[in-house]
Amino acid sequence: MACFSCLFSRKKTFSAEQTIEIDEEVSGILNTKRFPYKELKMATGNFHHSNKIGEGGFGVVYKGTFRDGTMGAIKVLSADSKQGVREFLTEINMIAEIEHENLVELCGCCVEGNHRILVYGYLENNSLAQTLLGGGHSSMQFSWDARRNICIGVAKGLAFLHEEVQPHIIHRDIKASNILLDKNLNPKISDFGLAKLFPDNMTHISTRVAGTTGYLAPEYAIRGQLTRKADIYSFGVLLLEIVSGRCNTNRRLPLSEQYLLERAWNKYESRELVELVDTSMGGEYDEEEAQKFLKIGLLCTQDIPKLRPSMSQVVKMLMGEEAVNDENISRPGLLSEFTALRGQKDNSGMISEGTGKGGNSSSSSENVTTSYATMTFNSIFDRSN
Ligand SMILES: Nc1ncnc2c1ncn2[C@@H]1O[C@H](COP(=O)(O)OP(=O)(O)OP(=O)(O)O)[C@@H](O)[C@H]1O
Repeated sequence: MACFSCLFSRKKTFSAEQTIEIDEEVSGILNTKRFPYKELKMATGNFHHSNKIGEGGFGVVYKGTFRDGTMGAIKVLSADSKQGVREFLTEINMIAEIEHENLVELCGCCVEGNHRILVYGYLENNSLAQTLLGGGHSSMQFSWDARRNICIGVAKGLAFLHEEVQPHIIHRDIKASNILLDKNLNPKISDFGLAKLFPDNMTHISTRVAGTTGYLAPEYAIRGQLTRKADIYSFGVLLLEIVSGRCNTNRRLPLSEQYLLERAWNKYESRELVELVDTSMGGEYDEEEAQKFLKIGLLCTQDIPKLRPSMSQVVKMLMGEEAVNDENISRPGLLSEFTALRGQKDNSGMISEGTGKGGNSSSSSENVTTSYATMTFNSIFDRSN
């Protein structure tokens, strides 16, 4: 993998001569469609605010309509992502090769001068965060069948990234706003592979991760251990959200109900899990299956990473092809419990935890580790005050 700290220092504007050079470089490397900047400008009405459909950690997203009538989601990457052309294209090539029905399709990109823009297939029904969890702002209704389909689809997409793509991809940011829905409510995971377009030590990413703490596996947030099991934890939280129809954290609820995972664990222990199922379905759901999905969510969020199932196992359990061992679910990892350790934070902003101090520890079975999540520590706990 390229040395990002070197690459990201290469921010500059390009002369006409350099642009021609870049053009040649681009056509030599790129295996996906290349959009001229002019075309994207036209498709979005000069990036008009009325076409803005969202803004995330990577930049602003516009809806674009091309001359042939097709639509695209046009993601203008923020200044932080302006790495060198060759490196950028290497990553884009990798993302472009990944195709799966439950992953958002990358249609192409634009690399001209300082512009770094990605063009994705447009998804009509927005994200799960805005629809299912939108707090009543959306009029969309999600039946049990639709929810089952969404859970299984997301699980298949993630299993594909984890187990079939070589080298394996850890998404790092599985959450409701990264699950987009097409016109038939089929789910597609977005933003996979994008974390690699940004350097690991950038505050941008820290802020972004800190903003989604409810999905963060404790070992990732506290010790920076990023393995596939961290994604599986996030998926577990998402699963609970889909079945219960509520966000993982809701501070408007009474204290005992604010944290979904904590509540799910308590309900599991008192054998009242069914109380968590979204009442907006009016009782029209398969009670046994809904409880099974909640239990799978709890299996995925167990505190000890190695106890969490793999994503392919999760797919099988959701589809009823593998039994769910629901008698042996252990306690979930709850980030809130680490606040007790707050006083033991060292100068690097990390928790001292015996010999596990430092952000670069790696797991023996999973070989991907990063340190940036450790830097979210301050933000996480400052926010939780
Ligand atoms: N392919 C797409 N089709 C339709 N809408 C999209 C598409 N991609 C993104 N959007 C919209 O743009 C919004 C912002 O997307 P983006 O992935 O940049 O940020 P996010 O997921 O909200 O936050 P973060 O970057 O922190 O993950 C999404 O919530 C969605 O509403």
